[in-house]
Parts: sequence; structure tokens; C-alpha cells
Amino acid sequence: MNYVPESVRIFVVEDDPLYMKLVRYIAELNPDHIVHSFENGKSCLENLHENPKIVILDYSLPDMTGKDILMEIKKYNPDIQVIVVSSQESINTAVSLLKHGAYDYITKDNETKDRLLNAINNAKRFDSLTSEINALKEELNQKYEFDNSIIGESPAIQRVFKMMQKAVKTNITVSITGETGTGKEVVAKAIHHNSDKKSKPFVAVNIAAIPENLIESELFGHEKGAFTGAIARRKGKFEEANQGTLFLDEIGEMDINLQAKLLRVLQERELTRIGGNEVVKFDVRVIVATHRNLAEEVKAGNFREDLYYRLLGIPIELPPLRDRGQDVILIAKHLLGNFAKENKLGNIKLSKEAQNKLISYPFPGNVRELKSVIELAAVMCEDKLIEVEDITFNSLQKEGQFLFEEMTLRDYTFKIIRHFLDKYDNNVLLVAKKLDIGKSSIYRYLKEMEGEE
Ligand SMILES: Nc1ncnc2c1ncn2[C@@H]1O[C@H](COP(=O)(O)OP(=O)(O)OP(=O)(O)O)[C@@H](O)[C@H]1O
Repeated sequence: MNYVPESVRIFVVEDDPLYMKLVRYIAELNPDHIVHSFENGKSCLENLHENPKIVILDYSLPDMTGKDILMEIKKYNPDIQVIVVSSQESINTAVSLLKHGAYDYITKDNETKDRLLNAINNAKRFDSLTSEINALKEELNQKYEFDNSIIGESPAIQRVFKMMQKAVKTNITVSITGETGTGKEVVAKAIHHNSDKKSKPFVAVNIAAIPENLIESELFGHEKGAFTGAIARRKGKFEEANQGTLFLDEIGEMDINLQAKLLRVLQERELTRIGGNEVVKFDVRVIVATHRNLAEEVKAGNFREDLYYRLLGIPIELPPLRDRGQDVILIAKHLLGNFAKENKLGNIKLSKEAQNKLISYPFPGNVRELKSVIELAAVMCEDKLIEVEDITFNSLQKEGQFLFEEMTLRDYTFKIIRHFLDKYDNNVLLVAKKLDIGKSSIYRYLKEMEGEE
């Protein structure tokens, strides 16, 4: 591909004819620069509609102060980069101008030429990075439009869309529950990218993935020397997400002691970093997700009741894929299309039999599992058609899938009881309640099971 340089319009505002000549000469060293000269602030401001990318501005002009012109330019278009050139070297002036949005401040001396050249190049790079970031943000927002990111027409998913519509209109907490791979993170991102916080950061933290002793500093930050290894001050995720959205995934895994601190921070909307005294205020929309039933966790004493109510906000329950009917096929086709496009595989189709096989499988790993099944099938199939034998399920043994096995009812009963006992830490009372059978029946089955082992 040939590189076509883009022309860049630069305004030079300078009342000293000699200096104007010098600055013009520097700016015109690059033939892609289109340079316009102005002798005073007013004429520069009157011509801003010509869309300069950069304004090189003399600080002391006859009609207006450099600061006033800077502020007018920024008001007109904050993306114009202003490089101020001044004959006085005053730190205070420089700091004040930079605070008001100047890109750089350069003094008139022997080094002006090199520094100005550098400043122009850096401002151009800054401008193209900013445009690139804006374009990417726009692309992300489009990617996370509800219809583009969450495929499905089933009543179960329509209920989710309805809740999401409510969630984007406010900034209250959202709690998302659903089995692994149902799309909890996709929903959280889609809410962020459709809310008025979309131009601010979306920061995700997976509580289960961080060692327990590091979570506090990860969330709230630490000061230098707060603990061994804290070699510098570090902002936490709450501060990183300021004005945007903080997604706390697997919130059910949070240690009960830390839950107390999280509750306090959420209530007060301020935090102190570990080892520090400074109170830091923040403005963050919190979205939490868990595959656990938090209400049960509260009952079992693993999750604080007050935090549970604080986080509940708008509750969104993501249905497992097996409850979404024909959505399985819609999602499969969507994932297949994406995969084929990314890997230049052409237009691959799903045979009717393959579709039936997908529909009748319970997908314990939900959409994530469907994705890997489809991607493997797309690679394995012949003649751009996925047949029934191209679909293979390798999911881990999970609830639901056991129905595929040939077993007696008695063996099934054993399996169910064993599964529940594992799930609820051998709490026989709780399992009896869950299965709606007497606890003596459980003991009886256990005894029989032992006898068989
Ligand atoms: N309705 C959907 N349509 C299309 N793709 C989806 C849908 N739901 C989920 N996905 C895709 O499925 C994968 C798993 O989604 P995600 O990571 O959001 O699940 P999760 O519920 O957060 O999982 P976990 O609980 O394991 O963190 C992702 O690749 C996501 O893009």
C-alpha cells in the first residue's frame, strides 16, 4: 500500500515580522504543511473555520493575551493543538497555559528551531493518536450495540434486553447472574457502551483471578511503602475507572472481610489507598457479576447481607443457553460468520442435522462452549458445509449433561445426591432442603453408595 501523506494546516500567530519569518520557515520544512500567517489574535480567531490542526501562538500579541486566544481556540475546537511561543521564560505562565490546554510552551532562544520542530511533530502524532482512539471508541460502541453483541430472539433473552434498556438510562448498580459462559461480561460491556459513560473507561476486575492478599490493593490502590513490594504509589481500579464503569466479575468469591471495606467505599463514594491518609473521591458506575446464587450465599453466611442489598441494584439474570431455544442456532450462525471472516474461510453453512444436534445438546459451558464447538467444526468440515459428524462435544462433566449417559434411575439418584453434596460442602440439611427429600433418605442413599464402592 502506498503511503499518501495527509496535508496539515498550521496557523502561525506572530506580530514580529522577523520571528514570523523564522517560524514559517520551520513549519514549512515539511512540504505537507499548509501554513497561514496572522499578525494578531483576532484575525486568527476569525479564521478558525479553516480547521487548523496546529496553532503556533506568540504569547505577547498587541490585541489579546496569549491565554485569552488559547482559551478561545480551545472553546472553538478542543482538538486544535496550540503551541505557545514566548520571549519570557516563566514557569508560572507555562504551567497556567498547559493547564488551560496548550500542547507545549517554548521560549524564544537559540534552541527554538529544534524544539518547535519537535513540538510540531509530537502534536501531529498526538492528534493522529487521538483520532485513532476516537475511531476505535466509536467502533467499540458499535460493536457493543445490543443487537451486535448479544444475539438472540428468545423470550428469555428479550427479558434481558429489557432490563439492559433500563440499566443504560441510569447509573445505579447492576448485578448480573448466570452460569459460566452465558455472556455476563458481554452484557456488562454493552451496558457501559450504551450509557452516557461510554467515552470513559470500562475497567474489569475478576475477583477470583487475583490472589486474595492483593485484591484490596488492586481495587483501592496503595501508597509507596504500604507493604513489602509497594515500591511506588499505585492507583486502584476504582480510581482507574473514575467517571466510567467498574465491572467486578465473580463478586461472590470476595473474602468476607474485604466485603466490609467494599461496602463502606461504595456507601461513602470515597476511599483511602492502603497505607495512605488521603481521601480520594470517585464517581464510578459499578456492575457486578457472579455465577453463584448470592441470596443463597447470604443464607450460608458467605456473603454480607448489607453488601448484597447494596449491590443488587438492577438484577439481570442471564438464562443458560439451553433455555434459549432457537437462539442456539442464531448464535451459532453468528459465531460461524465471525470466525469464517476472521480466518478467510468463505461462506460456511450448517446442515439441518448439525443444527438439530446443536439444539438437543444442553451446553453446560453455554455460549463459550458453543463458540469452541462451532470453531472446531468450521475447521474440520469439508466443502464449506458443517455436517453432524463435524460437531463434537468435549465439555467437562457438568450438571445437565449426565442425561446423555445410559444409567438406571437409582444410579442417577446417587449421582444427583453426590453432585449436590459436593456443591454444598456436604451440608446434608441444605441438600435435603434443595432436593426436597428427608435428610434420612440422604443418609440411606449414602450408606447404599458406600456399600457399592
Ligand atoms: N448472546 C450472545 N451472542 C453472541 N455471543 C455471545 C453471546 N453471549 C456470550 N457470547 C460470547 O460468549 C463468550 C463468553 O461470554 P462472557 O465471557 O461474557 O461469559 P461470562 O458469563 O462472563 O463467563 P464467566 O462466568 O466464565 O466469566 C464470549 O466470547 C462472548 O462474546
